[in-house]
Amino acid sequence: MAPRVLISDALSPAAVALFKDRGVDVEFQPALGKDKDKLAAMIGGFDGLAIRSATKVTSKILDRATRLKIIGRAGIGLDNIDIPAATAKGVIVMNTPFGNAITTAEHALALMFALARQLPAADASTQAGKWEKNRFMGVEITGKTLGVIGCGNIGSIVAERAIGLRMRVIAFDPFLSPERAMDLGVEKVELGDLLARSDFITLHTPLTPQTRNILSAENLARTRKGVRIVNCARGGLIDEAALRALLDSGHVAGAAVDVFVTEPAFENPLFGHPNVVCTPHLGAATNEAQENVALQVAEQMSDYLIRGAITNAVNFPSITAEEAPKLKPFILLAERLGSFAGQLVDSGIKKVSLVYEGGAAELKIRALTASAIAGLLRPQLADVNVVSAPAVAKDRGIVIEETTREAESDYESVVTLTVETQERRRSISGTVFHDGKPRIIWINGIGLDAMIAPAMICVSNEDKPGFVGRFASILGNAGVNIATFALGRDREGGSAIALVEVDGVVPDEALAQVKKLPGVKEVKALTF
Ligand SMILES: NC(=O)C1=CN([C@@H]2O[C@H](COP(=O)(O)OP(=O)(O)OC[C@H]3O[C@@H](n4cnc5c(N)ncnc54)[C@H](O)[C@@H]3O)[C@@H](O)[C@H]2O)C=CC1
Ligand SMILES: O=C(O)CCC(=O)C(=O)O
Repeated sequence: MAPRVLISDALSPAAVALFKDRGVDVEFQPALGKDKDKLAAMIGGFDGLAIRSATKVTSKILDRATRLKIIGRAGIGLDNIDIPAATAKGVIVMNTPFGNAITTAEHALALMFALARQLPAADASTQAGKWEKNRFMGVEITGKTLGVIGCGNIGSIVAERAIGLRMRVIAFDPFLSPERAMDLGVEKVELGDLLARSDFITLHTPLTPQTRNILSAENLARTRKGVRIVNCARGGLIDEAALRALLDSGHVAGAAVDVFVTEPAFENPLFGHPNVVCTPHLGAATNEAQENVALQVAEQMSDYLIRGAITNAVNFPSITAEEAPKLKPFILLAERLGSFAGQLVDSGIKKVSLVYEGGAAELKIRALTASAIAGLLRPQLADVNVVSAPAVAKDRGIVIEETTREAESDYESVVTLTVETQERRRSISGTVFHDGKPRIIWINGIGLDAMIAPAMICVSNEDKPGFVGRFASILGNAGVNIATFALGRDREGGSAIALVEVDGVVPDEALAQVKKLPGVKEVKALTF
């Protein structure tokens, strides 16, 4: 059955055509995001949800999203999605980080010009027949200092354009490297320096606990008199009441705002001030940007739903369409190793180590580790999947360690998973042969060669004569057919492992009898 995607915001219709072209069933309801009850009632029927900013993907919506696998944001900011809740539910969240960056940077610059020359007020006055030449005395931007807070995709486009306009650009961004600042031609400064020196300030950070109210009353008071401020990023970055007070006092000469603490903004403390220019979250609103982000999100979501490729996900590593088929058998191997170990452990897991050797070390190991952890936790937590597993493990205090190294054995690729509980440590290694099927090659250091089958029994015992015959007759008497039998031991008379593929379910009573056989240390029925 074709995957089904719901578009609940006003995406460009280009997305609908692309989804259809890729073989995805699509339902286009551009106003649905504003009706959370209707969205909650519908979401259960879809594998994918494509949105802009009007749809709020809350944990309540996610609770109803029983088959949802992916949320695609046609745009950049993800603050309308409860990402931890989506991750906990195993839903991939992706955005389109570049599609609207130029357009948004252009809007920030347009707002800067609008402030410098009071364009909206001058337009209104002129069209009202007033011809107020003396009222609208502006400022030149050439030679002025522009302070960029957040110099990522959009901030750096603004910076480059502003340098082209002969402005001096200074930037505050803790993650901006000195080399990148040099390449851009901006001076990297601390926030206090930026506030004190800027004639214009423009904000381009996401809204995070660190950036919320970055222009607080206190920080606004540190700006130079006559500063003009542009916010085309997110409303919560500025204390709106404090900004209004400084506009009223004349300390701030102007503010241009595209984004507000509460949106849609039908009222706001900034409204009505003569030196304030507002737009209704139009930063990304050009035909070009909307076409870009709609096509990009539809492409990314279809790629995932049809081919398993992951791009621009914020809660899972990227996997290209070329990597996906190579990764697939190793994802299965990692999941099976995790599941194998998860069915053996019977107390709290403290630590999980994954060692990737040879060819496996060249793959996307974060994706493999996530699969292994999902397999490991699933015997205890049925709902866990590759997206949610690392977060679930972290919540439970499980330490996860990953190591990559060159091949140390005859196998081209080996994945080894070691699980530590309070009581003991178990390790299991596997590989993938050319047939693409996962195999187990070592258990606790004991070599064997076993395919992973739907029903198996794993026995660890002392290597003593007579075990195999007695074991086989218990299964025979219980009516259980043995399909394959793999044996391994560390040394003659030492520790041995039997990994047996059986047809059908092994009765508990038969397992109990095996456990009582002389020299048997542990016996477990496993299902995959
Ligand atoms: N008005 C609109 O329609 C649009 C608004 N946006 C907003 O613009 C924001 C920025 O977008 P991009 O440039 O693409 O994101 P980005 O992730 O490329 O850049 C954000 C920058 O902020 C920096 N940053 C993070 N924490 C910081 C802090 N505490 N102090 C200073 N800098 C910090 C980061 O290091 C990064 O360089 C988005 O998060 C979104 O909220 C994006 C598109 C359209
Ligand atoms: O979709 C929109 O119009 C808003 C864009 C935006 O804010 C973003 O991409 O972060």
